[in-house]
Amino acid sequence: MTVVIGLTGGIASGKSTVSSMFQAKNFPVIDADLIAREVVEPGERAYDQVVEAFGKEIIKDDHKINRPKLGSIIFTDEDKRKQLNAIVHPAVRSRMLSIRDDYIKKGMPCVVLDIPLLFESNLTHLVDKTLVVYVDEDVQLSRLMKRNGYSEKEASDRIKAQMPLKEKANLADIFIDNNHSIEETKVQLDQVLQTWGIG
Ligand SMILES: CC(C)(COP(=O)(O)OP(=O)(O)OC[C@H]1O[C@@H](n2cnc3c(N)ncnc32)[C@H](O)[C@@H]1O)[C@@H](O)C(=O)NCCC(=O)NCCS
Ligand SMILES: Nc1ncnc2c1ncn2[C@@H]1O[C@H](COP(=O)(O)OP(=O)(O)OP(=O)(O)O)[C@@H](O)[C@H]1O
Repeated sequence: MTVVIGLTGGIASGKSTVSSMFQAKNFPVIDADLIAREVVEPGERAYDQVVEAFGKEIIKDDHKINRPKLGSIIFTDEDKRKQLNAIVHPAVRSRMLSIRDDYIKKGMPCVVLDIPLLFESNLTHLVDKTLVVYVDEDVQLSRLMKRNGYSEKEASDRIKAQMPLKEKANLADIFIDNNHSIEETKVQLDQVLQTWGIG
């Protein structure tokens, strides 16, 4: 029986850091952000729909989507963000489910769906357990600014586009406190997997 874990958190809260710990244990991780990049590559149906909705100004000379430009549009305008989500999310969901089901057919003990918007998009029915990677907002803001080189406003706009992390931690089956060292986070993950009887 495969246990499907929904891994989520906030932007820069440490999901990729924790998902690499799952991969180090040979548990496959299906990354929604990565798939969201794939489905808007030139030639994909969602690419055509995004270009139709947002116009040629969001396309680079190589015909790929200008991600920072589209980000600057949708992270400051909720209606435009909803318009983009309505195009991209169904394509992401269907590709994630097909990959998930392949792993289940192979009898994997555990598969992880890394979905930043797990709660915002009401996707908890796709998983058996939910795990949130939690950090305090000031830690989240500083790590995001440091990692991406965003201004405080750019980082804050992106954090505000998601459900507050405290709310997600309350909704989750379990949360990991990632405010401290990566080693401490790893110890917590080992404890979570032991609690769930996995690995
Ligand atoms: C607007 C886009 C092109 C900006 O690309 P860029 O490379 O600059 O940012 P990236 O994709 O790495 O996202 C940055 C962070 O914002 C989060 N995020 C992305 N889209 C959204 C959204 N619609 N709502 C809330 N958070 C989002 C991501 O989870 C990530 O934590 C891109 O974020 C996008 O296509 N978003 C729509 C698809 C989506 O919702 N993806 C999130 C999970 S499925
Ligand atoms: N415990 C930690 N201590 C210090 N830095 C950390 C810790 N965990 C993560 N980081 C750093 O914080 C940044 C965000 O972490 P990570 O990329 O794992 O978050 P994420 O949730 O996957 O982000 P996104 O949603 O944007 O993909 C990275 O630069 C990462 O190296």
